[in-house]
Amino acid sequence: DSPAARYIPRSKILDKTDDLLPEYDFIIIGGGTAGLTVADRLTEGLEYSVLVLERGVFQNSSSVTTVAGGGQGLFDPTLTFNFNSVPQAGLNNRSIAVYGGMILGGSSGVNGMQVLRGQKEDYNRWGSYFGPSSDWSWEGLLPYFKKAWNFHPPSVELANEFDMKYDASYWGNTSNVHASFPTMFWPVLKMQMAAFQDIPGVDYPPDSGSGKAGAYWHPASVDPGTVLRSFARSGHWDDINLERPNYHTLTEQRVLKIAVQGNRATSVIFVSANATDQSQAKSVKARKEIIMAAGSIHTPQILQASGIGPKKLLKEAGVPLVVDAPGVGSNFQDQPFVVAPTFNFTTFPFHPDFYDMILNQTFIAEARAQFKKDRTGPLTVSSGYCGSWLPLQVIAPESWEDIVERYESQDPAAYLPSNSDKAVIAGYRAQQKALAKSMRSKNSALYNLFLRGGYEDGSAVYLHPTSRGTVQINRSDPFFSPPEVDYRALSNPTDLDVLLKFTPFTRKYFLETRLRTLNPVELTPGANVTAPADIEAWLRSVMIPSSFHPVGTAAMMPRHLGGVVDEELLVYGVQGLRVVDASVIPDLPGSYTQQTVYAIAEKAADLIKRRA
Ligand SMILES: Cc1cc2nc3c(=O)[nH]c(=O)nc-3n(C[C@H](O)[C@H](O)[C@H](O)COP(=O)(O)OP(=O)(O)OC[C@H]3O[C@@H](n4cnc5c(N)ncnc54)[C@H](O)[C@@H]3O)c2cc1C
Repeated sequence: DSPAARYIPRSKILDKTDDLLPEYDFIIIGGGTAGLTVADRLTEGLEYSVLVLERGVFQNSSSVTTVAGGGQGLFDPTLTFNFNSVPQAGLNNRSIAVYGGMILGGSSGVNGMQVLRGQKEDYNRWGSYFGPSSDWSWEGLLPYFKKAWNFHPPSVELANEFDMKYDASYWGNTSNVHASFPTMFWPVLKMQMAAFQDIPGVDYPPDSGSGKAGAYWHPASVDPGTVLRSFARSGHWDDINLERPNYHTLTEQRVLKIAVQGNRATSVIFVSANATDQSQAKSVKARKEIIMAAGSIHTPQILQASGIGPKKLLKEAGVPLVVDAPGVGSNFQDQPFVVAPTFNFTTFPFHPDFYDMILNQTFIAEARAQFKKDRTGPLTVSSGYCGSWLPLQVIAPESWEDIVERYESQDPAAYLPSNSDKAVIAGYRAQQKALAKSMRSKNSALYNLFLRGGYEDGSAVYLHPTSRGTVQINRSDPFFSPPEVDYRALSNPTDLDVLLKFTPFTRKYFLETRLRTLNPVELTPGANVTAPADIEAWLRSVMIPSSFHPVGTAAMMPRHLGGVVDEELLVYGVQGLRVVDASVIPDLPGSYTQQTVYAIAEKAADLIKRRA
């Protein structure tokens, strides 16, 4: 029943909007991590016609593909969006850069390439919001983690040299998105990883994908054959598109809104990416479904601009109401970083190290020559491969119970925005209960120290913040202005309770383990900063409330809990509209987000096909 599949011209990217068909079975808004994964799976059988509309460009430059150092596209404004958050009251009124990928491939094309999975409890917690029979669980997602990634173990020599544990049974080997290891590591990492043994309660799980907290090595999203970034475009779009006449991609187009007729999402309205008004707006129809995959910052913007969002906000912005969906743009979370001290090892016999790749011109020249010769050596190393992901019990052995009790006894409305809808408050109450349980667990990581392998080190990330922010359309310009992003950083006092423990714990790791033989000297905030009030003042002046892992703005939760999508990721109150991207994640996993987003997209593709 899809005649389009027979006569779509064989083209990779449509050059002009005139080449569009009037209708497609599925239209995917955003050709990013999730969007391209779903598009690949929906087009592989050739029975459905699919259009991907992407705001960014198609680009295959070295800033996208280069592995060395990880994430070189980070500084390339042609590949990313970048605007300021609203000033953060909890952070001395600093505005924070809101930042993400805006190219074909989305954030997977600019990210730091670290491939990490959350703990079992994270995924079970998501299902718990729907009840015990939900298949959103560790067991339910494991097949999709396997489907999403093609795992290449480290070489035997590297694994032996660095005492790396891994277990390939947690991984798959069919995906075109690759997870692999470099051909060398910085030598100091062996001692840094072993030093966690000197801290009571730190486990070394069998694999980074085993769903357990602890200290471990993990792969990066790199194709070991080419030693280039492996991402949604290379894995789910390059090459395949030529063979699939049912698959159209249109880049450099900004989607403004979705048109809803009756209660069915029928078409997508878009303009050229450089347009500043709607005079040239075009429309394309979806026969079966529209799939939102514009990421956690822009999916809520497009939904709200389409009239699907909080009633009061839409009224203030002059957008006609289609569905009162108070959860759209609420429940916004990201993982704060710059939250613990950094150190300099003043005795450092381990060369080469991470900083040789930045400071030592002779070493850099040799590394380049080696890479040119056989694609091995330091240039195969991306941003990070190891560290610890630790529970509150390990971070705060004396006080974790008090912290959790204080959190649990909070009035759930007390630290949400003052005008929060009762469903959003009820949803937070459910999260508060579930998160408190995870905070008590030895297998749920709140603290992450990722190791770079240099004479200076100490990059901590707070994995489960309890504060909740908002993403809202600009009331005077819903379509063309960036949305108003408010992290509401440190608005919930539990975050400070937890973060105040990060500093003493990080000091313990550097100063009271075998690492002390390297004579570490604290760089920031400085050894004299010890009183909680001083640590707090330091955190407020330096903390960044984002590690570029935004989630939660179109949460998968029951509707009475402020959810925006159901367990099939279908938007409540509208037919034919789904969200498949990081915005559906109800609360953050105890890891970074890309691996989870790919798994969600793989699962979503099956859910969509089952209904189509
Ligand atoms: C700099 C950076 C570093 C990161 N490092 C890591 C890491 O090392 N490890 C890890 O696990 N995770 C990392 N992440 C996070 C991870 O990459 C993301 O969680 C994940 O890629 C998000 O996928 P997504 O599909 O939700 O959104 P995206 O992949 O961002 O896709 C959204 C797409 O929608 C497009 N779009 C937006 N608005 C519109 C519109 N109006 N019309 C049309 N298209 C639109 C965007 O251009 C984009 O291509 C990082 C992210 C960034 C930005």
